[in-house]
Amino acid sequence: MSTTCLAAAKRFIVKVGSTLVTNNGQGLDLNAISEWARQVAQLRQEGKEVLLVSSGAIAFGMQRLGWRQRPKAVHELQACAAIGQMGLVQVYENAFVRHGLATAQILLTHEDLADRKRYLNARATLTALLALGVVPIINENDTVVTDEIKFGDNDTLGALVANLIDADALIILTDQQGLYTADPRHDPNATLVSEAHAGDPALETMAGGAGSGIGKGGMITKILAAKRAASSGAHTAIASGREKDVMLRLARGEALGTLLVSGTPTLNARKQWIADHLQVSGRLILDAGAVKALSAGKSLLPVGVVDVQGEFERGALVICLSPEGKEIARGLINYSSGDARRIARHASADIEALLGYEYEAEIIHRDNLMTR
Ligand SMILES: Nc1ncnc2c1ncn2[C@@H]1O[C@H](COP(=O)(O)OP(=O)(O)O)[C@@H](O)[C@H]1O
Ligand SMILES: N[C@@H](CCC(=O)OP(=O)(O)O)C(=O)O
Repeated sequence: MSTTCLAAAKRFIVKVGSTLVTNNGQGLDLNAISEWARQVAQLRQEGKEVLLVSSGAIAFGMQRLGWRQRPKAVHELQACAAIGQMGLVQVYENAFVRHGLATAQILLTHEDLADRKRYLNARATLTALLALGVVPIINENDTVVTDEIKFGDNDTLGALVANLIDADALIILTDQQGLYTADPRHDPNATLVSEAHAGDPALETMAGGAGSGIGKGGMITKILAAKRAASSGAHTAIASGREKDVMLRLARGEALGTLLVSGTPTLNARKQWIADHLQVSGRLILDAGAVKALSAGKSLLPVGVVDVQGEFERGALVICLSPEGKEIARGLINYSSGDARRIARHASADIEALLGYEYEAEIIHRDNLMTR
């Protein structure tokens, strides 16, 4: 299994931890960053898409300020991150420009990805950047968050981005060869786990708590990130960022480090997110023909909607019910409740005449529909 599942991947999230980026806190590791840029450029030439999630802002900020110890006060950590982020993105931009690639800075919080509009905006921006051939360099927006900065959680951010843009693989590069049966810093008998199922609870007991001291997440956040990435069908590899050609070799399907295979069937990330995050705002009662169309994986057209219940805006989550009142699906509706009432039972060709405008022919597009 291991040799094929990453070889088939087209869209990769590569997360690099602080320990690596700053060469154990000694300052930004320019050689390592230029090596990764070379590999990303090569992957792009092979037709693969790569987004980088890079830590290192705090560690680099500390260095710029001449601080030897990671500060405890959150506002000092935030100041450090803001200072360090400048140098971090500068180095990435310089490294990628040598390969004729542009980079884009994306700063996100976990909350951004839990908010419907911001989620869709982040998704649209990242998708547009990929289409433009740009390499997004993503980090947490440390200025406005406090929880993540305390826990150092770019592993989770990597997984959330994998969910966000339906990535096929999450590659977590760190200072170890992969996941060991116990923390190799403390247990000399620990052995490398080469492959496991993401989400296997046994993995969580292998991960020691704190990380290297420079990074904060340690192995547990990587294991939990793999579980989260797997929920949208992405496989995760945890490997050493110092290994020669690590990204290229993983992308060719070489068994390197630890592969955590996603067992869940690929579930469109947006659908996953719809199921997890949104409050239901209204109900649509469908006719039998529409129920059949939805069961066959088609979009919902206004002609199949016989009644619209509740008050909601365009983009709201609504439940679709059969004539007998059974939930068939839920999804993000393209029209507000008022507009939906006006176009219900009508052919899509009439939408513009009825409303004076048309967003889409479908009242709910199949990409935004989750059938039960
Ligand atoms: N079972 C394990 N296998 C490998 N590393 C582990 C394990 N448990 C804890 N660790 C620790 O996790 C560290 C990597 O996490 P961290 O320092 O946060 O790195 P990064 O900055 O790359 O996120 C390793 O250096 C190691 O000490
Ligand atoms: N946003 C933070 C990342 C936090 C962190 O330490 O993450 P990691 O090294 O991946 O465990 C930074 O850039 O310093």
